[in-house]
Amino acid sequence: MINVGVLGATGAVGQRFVELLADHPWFHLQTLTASERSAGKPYEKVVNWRLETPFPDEIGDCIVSPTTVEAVADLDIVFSALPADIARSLEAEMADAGLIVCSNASSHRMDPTVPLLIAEINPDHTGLIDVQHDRGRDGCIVTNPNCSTIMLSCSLAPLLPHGIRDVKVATLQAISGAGFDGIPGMAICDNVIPYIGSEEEKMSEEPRKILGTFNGSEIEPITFPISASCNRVPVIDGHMLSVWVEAECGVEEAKKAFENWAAPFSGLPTQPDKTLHIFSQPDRPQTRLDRNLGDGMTVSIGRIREGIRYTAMGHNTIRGAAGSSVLNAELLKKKGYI
Ligand SMILES: NC(=O)C1=CN([C@@H]2O[C@H](COP(=O)(O)OP(=O)(O)OC[C@H]3O[C@@H](n4cnc5c(N)ncnc54)[C@H](OP(=O)(O)O)[C@@H]3O)[C@@H](O)[C@H]2O)C=CC1
Ligand SMILES: N[C@@H](CC(=O)OP(=O)(O)O)C(=O)O
Repeated sequence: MINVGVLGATGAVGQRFVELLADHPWFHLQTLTASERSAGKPYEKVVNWRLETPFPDEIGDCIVSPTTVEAVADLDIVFSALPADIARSLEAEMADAGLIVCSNASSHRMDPTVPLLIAEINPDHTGLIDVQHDRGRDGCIVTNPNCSTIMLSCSLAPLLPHGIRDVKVATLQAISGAGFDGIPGMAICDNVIPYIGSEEEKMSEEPRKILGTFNGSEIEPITFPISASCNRVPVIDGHMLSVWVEAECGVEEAKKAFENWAAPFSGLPTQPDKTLHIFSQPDRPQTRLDRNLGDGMTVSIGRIREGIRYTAMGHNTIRGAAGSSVLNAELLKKKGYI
């Protein structure tokens, strides 16, 4: 077994990590960390478990550690669900100390030596880990993209060979995306908030790297423009996107491209049978009905029509965060980095 820990284990993403790792076939969940407020106490006493799956009792009496390099020094992998400002220096120190850091925080995403990885979309970008090693780092940092960016990039991948010229996207994002203390009920009930700080910038920039080409030493980014408009809506989980793509193909060719696309590998424990599920019904995907497809790891696509226009939707704390990060770690194991 590979010994792993979760940094920020009490939060919205941290709890998803605990859920996914409590009974993982390859990874043994050994250490949970959080802030000084929680450190030194049993996990079950400090976590406000908000997931629908039952609390994993076997981890309940694990004493929460402070989030320090020393607390995780004996692990192989740490999964980070830390706030970005805390993650920046801590994740770098942990990677320098020899750990594999699979992070959800935005701090290192655009570092040219750090893979911005979606396992099924750009698995060859793991080659950047060798670049980190060549520069003297014993471990490595591998980051997840922003949650809305993951849904967008998965949906654009099948259209890439068809000459994408321009992308516009409008999002309807769940409350859980802002973390447990992110948005008060009084602000979001019966409301839509047409602003999510820095989200539109991340959606424009991150796909350039994800969908770019690894040339052996760096990523050559894609060049088409992506314009995003992001909204917070009163659903608990699931980010929906309306996407407009200008490409060199017509709508029928686009439909075939979506339907025929398949992940470049199969069989990893957290990998869904289908990375993309294509709906033909005119009123799908729907957030509540479809966010748990593939145990929350499938990105649903529907309403593919002239324009080219389509709807994409996925679970923001599973495919958009913890689940993708665990799958990334499984890919690293498959590729021999662990
Ligand atoms: N929610 C989502 O859908 C997504 C989130 N992300 C990213 O994942 C990260 C976590 O987000 P989320 O789970 O939503 O956030 P939450 O606010 O729900 O959780 C934050 C976690 O970090 C811990 N923490 C807070 N301050 C410190 C500190 N000073 N030192 C150590 N630990 C600390 C908290 O511990 P304590 O309980 O003790 O305060 C808690 O465990 C963020 O970087 C976010 O941007 C990425 C993609 C999607
Ligand atoms: N901002 C996203 C979630 C998130 O935390 O993204 P990032 O890790 O890029 O800051 C949302 O609110 O839905």
